[in-house]
Amino acid sequence: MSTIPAAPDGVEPLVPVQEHLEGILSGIAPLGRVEHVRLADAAGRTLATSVDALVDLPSFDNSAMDGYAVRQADVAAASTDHPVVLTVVADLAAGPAAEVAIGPGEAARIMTGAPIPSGADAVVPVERTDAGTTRVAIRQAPRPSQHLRRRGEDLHAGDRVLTAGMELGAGRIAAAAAAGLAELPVTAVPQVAVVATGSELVEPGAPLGRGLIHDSNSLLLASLVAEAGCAVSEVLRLPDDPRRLREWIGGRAPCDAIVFAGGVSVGAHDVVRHVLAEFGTVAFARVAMQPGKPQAFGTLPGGTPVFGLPGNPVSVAVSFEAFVRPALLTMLGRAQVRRPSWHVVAEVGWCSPAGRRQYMPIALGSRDGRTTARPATAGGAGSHLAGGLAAADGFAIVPEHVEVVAAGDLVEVAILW
Ligand SMILES: Nc1nc2c(c(=O)[nH]1)N[C@H]1C(S)=C(S)[C@@H](COP(=O)(O)OP(=O)(O)OC[C@H]3O[C@@H](n4cnc5c(N)ncnc54)[C@H](O)[C@@H]3O)O[C@H]1N2
Ligand code: MOO
Repeated sequence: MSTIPAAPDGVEPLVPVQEHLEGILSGIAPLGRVEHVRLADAAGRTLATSVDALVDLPSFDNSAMDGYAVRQADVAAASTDHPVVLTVVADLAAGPAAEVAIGPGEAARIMTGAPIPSGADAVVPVERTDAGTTRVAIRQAPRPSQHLRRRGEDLHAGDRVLTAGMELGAGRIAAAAAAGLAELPVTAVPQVAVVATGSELVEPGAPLGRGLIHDSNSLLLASLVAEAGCAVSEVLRLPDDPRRLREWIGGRAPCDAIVFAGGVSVGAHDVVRHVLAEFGTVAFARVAMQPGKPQAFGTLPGGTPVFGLPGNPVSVAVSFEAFVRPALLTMLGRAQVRRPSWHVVAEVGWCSPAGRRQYMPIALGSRDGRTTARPATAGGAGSHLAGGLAAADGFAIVPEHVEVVAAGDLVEVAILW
């Protein structure tokens, strides 16, 4: 991470978001441990090494329709007015099946997924027949190979099914099962400790005395860590007391990363800043973004990466998205650490600070068949508006050089929730 030189007036210059992220990622390595899990336990995990199909898919020629397997040449002249009548010599359902063959003038009744009998080269759907069981009238001439699903047309044994670094979702796990795999090599799950700091914090649901607030950041961060495919090793609330913070750091349980929320700004009681600074291995930056300007990142003795995020709840959500999530996905070994974004139409206009990348919580909508975005709260980008997160589907990301988003402009949005 680049160290931030003091500006002449004593205030450090702003670091571009990308530079701050690159500094973090240069200090983060994949955990590298590999586990093997059964497919049923693979959801949400990250594939450690690429895997190939063990069988052809489909593994045998089979029917795509309920109907009759026929020899196409036998019924090439069939029509509604001049049906061709064939003898039904077999009744084939999907499932274990003996070898069956049909000869000239013969058909087999066949269900979807059943193996095609040898000699057959097309399937006529039952709707195009009289549905006979001993003899069948075929009322439509099939195209050659009509409704046949050929062995290996989806995948051949040895073809790559999944590539290293993929997040394993429903479709990928299903593809692995279809390709003959029973388990997958996955990366170890990073264990992440979450620490919310602030003497004003009380348990959600606890009575509020003057000056006290319900701690929402712990839950926000714990949920975000889990959504990023990591495990929460510990969730803690600490008061603005340097001694308590030092004690926790000194005696903490082992983990792969620590995320602090609060106490990183310039206030007299911003203890995270003061205590982390004592190690000399944590850098403090003012990042060119709104919200999320004050940021801390570095390592604790032993090498554990530590993030200090600004305490305002929207700042926590934005900072996690911009910096912590990419770092955790790197630890997980993900090939893709950047969330996909889309451009949608701004439903209303709003302002953005000059020279800072704005992350505006937005609610999606639709107008004239197009997806739209508008600020999720009346207070706009206010970083303290935790209640507004409930209305947010994600963030609009407004570039540093843009100061006004006008209604009708296309804005980049990342959908998070
Ligand atoms: N003189 C300056 N003051 C501030 C600056 C600055 O540049 N100069 N930056 C402002 C910005 S921007 C931010 S963001 C905050 C960040 O401050 P901290 O990281 O030290 O955060 P706190 O002061 O601890 O808390 C900020 C705010 O968030 C509330 N909070 C904290 N923790 C939680 C929690 N777990 N759940 C819900 N809400 C929480 C806290 O009560 C404060 O209202 O500094 C500005 N000040
Ligand atoms: O930078 Mo603070 O995170 O604007 O609210």
